[in-house]
Amino acid sequence: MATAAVSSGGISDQLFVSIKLECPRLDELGLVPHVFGSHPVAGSWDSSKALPMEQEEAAVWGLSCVVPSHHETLDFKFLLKPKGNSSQCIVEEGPDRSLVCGSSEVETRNALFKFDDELGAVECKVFVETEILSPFDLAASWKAHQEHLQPRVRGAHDVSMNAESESRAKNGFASGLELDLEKYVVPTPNMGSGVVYAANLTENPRSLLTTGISSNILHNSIKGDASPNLYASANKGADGRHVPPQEEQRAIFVDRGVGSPKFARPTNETISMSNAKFDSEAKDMPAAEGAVAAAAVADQMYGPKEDRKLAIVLVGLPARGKTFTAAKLTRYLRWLGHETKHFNVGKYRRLKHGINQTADFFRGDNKEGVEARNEVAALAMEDMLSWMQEGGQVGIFDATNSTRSRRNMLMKMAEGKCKIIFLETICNDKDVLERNMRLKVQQSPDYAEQTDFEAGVRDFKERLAYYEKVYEPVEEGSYVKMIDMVSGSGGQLQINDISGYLPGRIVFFL
Ligand SMILES: Nc1ncnc2c1ncn2[C@@H]1O[C@H](COP(=O)(O)OP(=O)(O)O)[C@@H](O)[C@H]1O
Ligand SMILES: O=P(O)(O)OC[C@H]1O[C@@](CO)(OP(=O)(O)O)[C@@H](O)[C@@H]1O
Repeated sequence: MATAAVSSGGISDQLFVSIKLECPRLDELGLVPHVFGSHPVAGSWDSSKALPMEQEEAAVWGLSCVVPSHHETLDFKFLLKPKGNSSQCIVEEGPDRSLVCGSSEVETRNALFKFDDELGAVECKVFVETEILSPFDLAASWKAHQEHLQPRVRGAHDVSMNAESESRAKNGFASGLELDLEKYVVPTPNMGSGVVYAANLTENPRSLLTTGISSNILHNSIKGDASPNLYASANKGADGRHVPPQEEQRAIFVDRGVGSPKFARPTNETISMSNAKFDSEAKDMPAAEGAVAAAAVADQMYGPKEDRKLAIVLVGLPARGKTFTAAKLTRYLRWLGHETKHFNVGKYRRLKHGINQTADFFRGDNKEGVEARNEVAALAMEDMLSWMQEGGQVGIFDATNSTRSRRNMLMKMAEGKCKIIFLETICNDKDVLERNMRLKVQQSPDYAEQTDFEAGVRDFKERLAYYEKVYEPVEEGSYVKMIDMVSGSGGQLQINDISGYLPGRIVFFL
């Protein structure tokens, strides 16, 4: 168990806390671990506001957070919720865990969850890493990671800036907190290694999945539930410690390795709303909340409320880098602080229709195939819109969406619910395409059971040819076209009817 004094010095240091839970059974049981606790960011002991941990590996779940050095004692507990059902949960047994101010000591005893049926109990290993960081550690960490060095702050490594802006920021940070978001580099998703297929990391189709565990092992944990171990009382502190009101404290939550910050938004207006800079006069702002602090500014979306929900709808033939781009954009937007999710229609299709569809399934004149594909696309869109209604901000909708009629369907579904921007990826470079196609056959679950690699490539090329026959480039609505961006010949971006703060950032990023 690590212990360190949290000293502030001139610039307020922060405590980076990375919590991991390891248990192979959670995934089997369809359970997602969450953290909830006394801090408002952790839901003020309201289990419905618990923070979901992110699945990092099959059996490992993580959540990272950055708390200012002057944070008060933070008590917390783990709880389990079934996937897609946030109203039920099982809270871990035993006393609260505490993150005490002035110390980075955190309880690492195993987390024990008891069910009241034949499943008995589930025990998870708990790992906690803490590290005191300066405002720049977060930023420098990713840079080190990117250069294949050990990141200084493990788990906070997807924030980076180039050397020029780093030194600029170092000089100006203490007084001005001026970080140039344009200089941040977001890592590319882990693809190409053959280990991770980005589509597999996208949202699980909630409309197609059952929880996988019997409902009687789960409990309703809404306030007032009689079950003693399910709900830690609202104004808690088994030890009587004070639970701070919502406004009292700030913390920055960072989603595991991706570093996506979730902000407990400051209530005072220390952040300039009109540009991506912090008010250098702000006395109230903790001296620095890490490099991610600048992202708080980026979290401001202008315009009418309905415009605050944004759907980025990918368009493009297979093997044009849609999933890759979607994954990268997801990371970027999360890092900026926007609740972002990536919905991959291929994942829905595979779940509903299996992984062994041949090229024939994708023929434009295969009525059943087209209907089946439209059906799963509609399901994914519904899931995305429901998630937005629950508070999600930016949904990235990843499919070929290669015909106008499909896109019309999506636009209709989105009417009055969110704004749509089409993001079309076009690639005409034969060499790039050949490489991409082979990579797809290597990585896509669609070919996982195909033992003859070349036969897989032939099937994929056939699929592609069917798509080409019916493909209609985007000419409607708001769109961004990325043309030959990886061909080495420069590439270009075409933009139509894009306005607003966040769309602007997205275009910049692309
Ligand atoms: N803008 C792009 N144009 C062409 N290929 C790209 C682009 N971006 C990434 N790629 C490459 O395309 C490969 C296939 O990408 P993927 O995202 O699975 O395609 P899609 O989702 O369009 O079927 C990736 O391995 C990546 O290296
Ligand atoms: O229904 P459309 O829009 O074709 O898009 C979804 C399809 O895109 C595909 C096209 O090959 O992409 P993915 O690479 O994401 O798996 C299929 O898996 C998926 O069924």
